[in-house]
Amino acid sequence: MTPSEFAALVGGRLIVSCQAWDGHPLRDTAALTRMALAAVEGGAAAIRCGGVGGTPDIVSIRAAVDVPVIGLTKDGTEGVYITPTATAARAVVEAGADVVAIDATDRPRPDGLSFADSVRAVHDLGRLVMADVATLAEGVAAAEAGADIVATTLAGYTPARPKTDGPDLSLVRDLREALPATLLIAEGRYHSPAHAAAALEAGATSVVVGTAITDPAWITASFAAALPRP
Ligand SMILES: CC(=O)N[C@H](C=O)[C@@H](O)[C@H](O)[C@H](O)COP(=O)(O)O
Repeated sequence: MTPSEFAALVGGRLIVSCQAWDGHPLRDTAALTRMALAAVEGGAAAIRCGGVGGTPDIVSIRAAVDVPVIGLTKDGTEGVYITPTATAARAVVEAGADVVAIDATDRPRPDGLSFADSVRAVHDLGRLVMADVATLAEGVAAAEAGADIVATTLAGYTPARPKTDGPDLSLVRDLREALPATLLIAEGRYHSPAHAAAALEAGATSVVVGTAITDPAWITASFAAALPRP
């Protein structure tokens, strides 16, 4: 798939992230695959998956859905943990992802290689790279390093930028201004349909929603919190 073919499929549309942390009741490949099928039925233009469960989720979801799959693996929760090495990036491709999501922050990587090395590893295998960044500078650097897609996934999750209450729309606006022709995906704390629409208004090509759609524990807690205890 070329970047423009991917853009044609997801442009102006919703991407759903189907992941669950270790210990979460839904941390189960079969459960997350059903979640992905339900998301596609609801109109998801692509699925982002892999995460803590790693490549088995990607294999299973790739076989079940007929939309592009953005794959990743997660190794821990500190520092660079989203597809942190070139080896992990190759494994995500082998699992069947069309696009590999990779941490593109400026922090040191566990394999001592650069983000550009991971980009090369994925491009050599004929797939696209989605650069998960936290700042404007990282987004610009990721595009220069060859990323096909820049995403705001890590905004607020590194010391570089405060964690906004809802989505970090100002980073979307700044990235769009700096990178007018780049595929730009808004991701991170988009918790309502209005947030998703605001992402596109801010200049995003597409928007990823995870927790607010695929985490029933989080959804239940938000309802429960609204009720006064006797
Ligand atoms: C920071 C980090 O590790 N983000 C992860 C990236 O894959 C996922 O845990 C998020 O759920 C995903 O980005 C979607 O975001 P939200 O769940 O806020 O809609």
